[in-house]
Amino acid sequence: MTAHALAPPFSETQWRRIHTLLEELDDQQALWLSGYLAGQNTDTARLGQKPEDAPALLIAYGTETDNSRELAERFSEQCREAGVAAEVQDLARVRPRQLVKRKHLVVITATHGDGDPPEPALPFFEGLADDATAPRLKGLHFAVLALGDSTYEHFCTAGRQLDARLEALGGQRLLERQECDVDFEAPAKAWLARLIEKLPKRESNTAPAASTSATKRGPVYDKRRPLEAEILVNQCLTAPDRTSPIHHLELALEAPDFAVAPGDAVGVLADNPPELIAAVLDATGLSGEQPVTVDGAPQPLVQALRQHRDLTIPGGRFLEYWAELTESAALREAVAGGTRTQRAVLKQHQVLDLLRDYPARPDAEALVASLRPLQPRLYDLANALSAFDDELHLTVKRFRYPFAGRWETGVASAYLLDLQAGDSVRLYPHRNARFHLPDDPDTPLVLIAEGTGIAPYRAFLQHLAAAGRHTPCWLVFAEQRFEEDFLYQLDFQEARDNGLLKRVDTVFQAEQPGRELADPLLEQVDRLSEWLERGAHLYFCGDKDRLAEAEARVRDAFDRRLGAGHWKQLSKAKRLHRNLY
Ligand SMILES: Cc1cc2nc3c(=O)[nH]c(=O)nc-3n(C[C@H](O)[C@H](O)[C@H](O)COP(=O)(O)O)c2cc1C
Repeated sequence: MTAHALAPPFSETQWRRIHTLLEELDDQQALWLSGYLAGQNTDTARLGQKPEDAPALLIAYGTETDNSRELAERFSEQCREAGVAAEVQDLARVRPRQLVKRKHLVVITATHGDGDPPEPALPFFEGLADDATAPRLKGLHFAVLALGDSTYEHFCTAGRQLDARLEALGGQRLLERQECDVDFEAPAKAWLARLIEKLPKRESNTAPAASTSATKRGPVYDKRRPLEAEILVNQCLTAPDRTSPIHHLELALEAPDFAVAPGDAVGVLADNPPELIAAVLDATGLSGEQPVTVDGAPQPLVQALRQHRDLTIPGGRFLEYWAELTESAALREAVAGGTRTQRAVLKQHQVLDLLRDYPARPDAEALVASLRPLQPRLYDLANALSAFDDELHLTVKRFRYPFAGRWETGVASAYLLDLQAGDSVRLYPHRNARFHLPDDPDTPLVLIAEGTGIAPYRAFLQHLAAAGRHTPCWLVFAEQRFEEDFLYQLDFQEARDNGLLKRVDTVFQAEQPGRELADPLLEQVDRLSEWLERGAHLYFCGDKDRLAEAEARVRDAFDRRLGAGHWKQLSKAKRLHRNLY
């Protein structure tokens, strides 16, 4: 296969590497790669496009779990049909200064963390917030669609902040901001339909330009069109009597167009547990056979409860519905009191608690309409398709959380852990663009993980070994006990034997009380500095709080040694990669 003769927008080294790779690929691999790039990267369609050709409307999205991206892409398609020239971009790739050239901007952004912007979009938000660098946006007409979840205290904060900031910088609002809860489809659709009327159409005698969103074709699999994959293996990796055991799952992959790279994840569409569905039917006196409709699709109530509705977190709409139906003074008071009092009730009650504490006989359709949609859950892939192209491997820990004085189990982890060989699971690929391997195969990697955070590193090492790379890697891993909890120990031993893993440092906290994940790195600051001087990239994966703490300790030690601001420089140079949950 040869590359065609467009003037390439790459450095000579990059272009040479691309050539080398293309020559290595067989037809199937080349086809896969072209589909992958087309499906994933909106910027690829604009290769060779000069800035002055940029269409008037920029539809920019900030996302972690793809809802905003999907809305942005569907909106771009609508714009094309309506004769509005539009381009879609991930905010992760937009620099605030680029907005100066734009006349029209539509931002669709989620809020994540604890009221934070989506992690990939953070540099954009920070750049815009900084008075020293933010551009004046006098000529810009903008509108913001904010996605969020009203059970979080900081509802839609990222969208709100962005909306206010664009105005403060001189932009003019095309339409009032729309805030959407987890059932965002209908309000988003209505708002976008109003917005499109306010956007400039092309002259009627000019030919409708093709949409510049390269994702027009759309990914082959997504949360609306998941792949059904069969479970081949479901094996406990830790002591089975641990409160939160960790399993290794292998799934059959019979879809060559399932586009995932090392560092990517899959979104799993889990079913609610049968006993919870039975308890909901029992408490409401409804029959699972009763017909209902979900997003226009008719189905029996039991299917809607199993696959489509969140039976754990009630949400404001359900609370309102239940207060009306039961005529309960306490619930009505909570609803009337606004978000704060509602949140106080939701902190103490899951759906089943409300059904039992305030019994009533609901209408099946109304019940389904009031419950929140069941959200997919992301799991990092633990294998590289370049090493095993017909399997997907997942590392799943039983998730338990305290709730109103008792312990609850996470729906998706319980579902996955209970699956048997021969069962099937619905899933779709999820790209973690900021958690991929660096382009240069010689770049050293420091891989820091706690628990299941080790999964993507297994994928990295498999990929590097399959590609015959000699990338120096250093693994730092924390778990409970050496004998039982050294996840994938044999794989990492193999990577040690084949020379990829230069160092392995472990912390087994049940056996080394007080020792933390960051300690091996702090004890080897010289070595770490040396790796960083050689251009190492650092990866952090696992529990958000523990990894954030580990990073803070390493950052402080590093800045103390080299001077304040060095860690920030690493981040700016995109040498810090975080995958926290
Ligand atoms: C880990 C996590 C944290 C979240 N934090 C917030 C939050 O603080 N405020 C909020 O309004 N929504 C929050 N959300 C909800 C998301 O904004 C919402 O699910 C949105 O539809 C996701 O859009 P995306 O798929 O484009 O990322 C959070 C979701 C997740 C998974």
